Amino acid sequence: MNHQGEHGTMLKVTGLQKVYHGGAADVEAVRDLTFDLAEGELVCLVGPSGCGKTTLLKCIAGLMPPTSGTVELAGRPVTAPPPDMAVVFQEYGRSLFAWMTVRANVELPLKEKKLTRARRAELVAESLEAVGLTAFADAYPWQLSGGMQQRVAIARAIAYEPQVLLMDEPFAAVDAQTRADLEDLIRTIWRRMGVTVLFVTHDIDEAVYLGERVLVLSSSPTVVQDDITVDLPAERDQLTTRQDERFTELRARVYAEIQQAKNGAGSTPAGPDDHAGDGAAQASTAVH
Ligand SMILES: Nc1ncnc2c1ncn2[C@@H]1O[C@H](COP(=O)(O)OP(=O)(O)OP(=O)(O)O)[C@@H](O)[C@H]1O
Repeated sequence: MNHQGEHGTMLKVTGLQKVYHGGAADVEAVRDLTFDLAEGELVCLVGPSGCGKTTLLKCIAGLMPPTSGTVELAGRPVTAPPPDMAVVFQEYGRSLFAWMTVRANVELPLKEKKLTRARRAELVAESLEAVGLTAFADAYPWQLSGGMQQRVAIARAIAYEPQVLLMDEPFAAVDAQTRADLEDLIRTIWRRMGVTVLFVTHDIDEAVYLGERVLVLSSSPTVVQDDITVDLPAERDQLTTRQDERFTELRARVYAEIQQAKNGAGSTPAGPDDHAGDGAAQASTAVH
């Protein structure tokens, strides 16, 4: 975390719009997104299905140019994949090379960096230790469970020592118990490394449990509908945090915002406390 933009801003998205051309009609996936992530923040992004979360992440990661607006990383405009950013995708099965050991998979991106072999080995060992996979360094991905494979993908991202870690629904394909373990792993790594994290999820509980802030996106064409500070203690655990009254309030508020977004109220951002305590949140907390 050597560089930072003005006022400690790590990631700055300004007026981002994305229109897809080429089909029968143009699709305005993202209309006007503006938000900042401070250095070292962990921010979750939720929104209705198809609201443009993946489109936004691709623009942030420099994989696709926005139609208008800008993305800045530590004060520098992003126009191509920045070397200081790592992305963890949902589909761990496709992101690891089956014919390479766990160690080789984690080491691969480090070969682009000018590091000594000894430093590379050190980073690989540290990150495998952080995700609890030291004993599996010489195994192949296909010998591991889905949750373990996703931990390899996380180890690969953190070994790279990124300034910003983007995660696109990384736990959507693992079982509930593994998911809870991986959520705790992300918070532990985040607190230990001080990395800036933008975590996309369709799961409202996960967003509130993990985040220091939750950004709620409207339906497409997308704007930021709400920006909610998660004022829960930094020490979180799956039992007590989820039973905390404040957790329930925040979850209800995010749920109500998403419902409003799905009902097409997206382009008129809601007031800050309009929906706290909405009992509808008890029904379901996944966004579909
Ligand atoms: N290459 C493309 N060409 C045309 N339209 C696209 C393209 N990619 C995405 N879209 C449209 O843009 C909108 C946003 O898609 P995107 O995949 O970014 O949403 P999402 O929030 O990630 O979806 P989900 O929650 O289902 O994963 C959708 O209406 C989608 O159909």
